[in-house]
Amino acid sequence: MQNLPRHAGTLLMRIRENAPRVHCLTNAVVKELTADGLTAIGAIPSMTENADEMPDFMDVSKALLVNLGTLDPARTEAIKTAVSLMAAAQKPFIIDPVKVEISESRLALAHTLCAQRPAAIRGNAAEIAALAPSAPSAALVTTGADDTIRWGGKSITVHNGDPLMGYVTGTGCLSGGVIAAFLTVEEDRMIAAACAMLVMGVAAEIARPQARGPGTFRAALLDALYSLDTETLIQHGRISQNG
Ligand SMILES: Nc1ncnc2c1ncn2[C@@H]1O[C@H](COP(=O)(O)OP(=O)(O)O)[C@@H](O)[C@H]1O
Ligand SMILES: Cc1ncsc1CCOP(=O)(O)O
Ligand SMILES: [Mg+2]
Repeated sequence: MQNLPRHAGTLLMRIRENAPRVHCLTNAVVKELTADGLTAIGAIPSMTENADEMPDFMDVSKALLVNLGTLDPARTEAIKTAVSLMAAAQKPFIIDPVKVEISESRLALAHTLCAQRPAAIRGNAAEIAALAPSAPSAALVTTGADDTIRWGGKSITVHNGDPLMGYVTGTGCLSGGVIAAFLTVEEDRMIAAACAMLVMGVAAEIARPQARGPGTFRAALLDALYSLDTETLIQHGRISQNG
């Protein structure tokens, strides 16, 4: 795409206008940051993990985030129900396969979920490597110092971000939620994921000068997500593309 930062700004405005509901089945450590970050960009998060409530909540959700950290039997049940409902309704869901390279049961669940065709998978290099072969149609988002989105033989790398993100638990997990929100306003899953990562990375750079360390950075990141605009994305965005 010619002008990805400008497009990211347009999509961010669309999220603020539409206020899409994004359901998050995520790990216990990052629930608050994920809900706060989604709210800051203008989406409406819901977080219940009661499998019985999934039909009602999936009905009103435009996208679903599934994060496999701190997995327990109740959330596993909710995840299976929610993913089946979203797949049947042809609504997007994203998987964050936290530590699947360590846990055999998580890997098995992730493989089952991949068969239902997630729009995207977000993880670090080891997590993505473990799942890439079983999700051929998903946009693969590998985060780290740079974030690379791969899909259909093409790739986009977002160079924005700040090392302080690595000192706040859940910035990677939040990026999965932000991708889910962008999937509600952009049909091209690769562009949606790249714009979401650009928003996260530029927000981190705007937050950095306001922060004295991880604690104040966390608050400043939420402030930056809330106030980010197209001009700032154009000014700060650094991306490269292949294919
Ligand atoms: N050194 C860095 N420089 C810039 N951004 C970083 C750096 N390390 C991590 N990030 C960003 O922090 C977020 C968390 O990424 P990462 O640490 O890869 O996730 P996880 O917590 O799942 O392992 C990502 O959005 C990534 O872009
Ligand atoms: C996101 C995150 N970062 C450190 S622990 C944690 C939650 C993941 O939980 P688990 O250790 O069960 O994978
Ligand atoms: Mg980065």
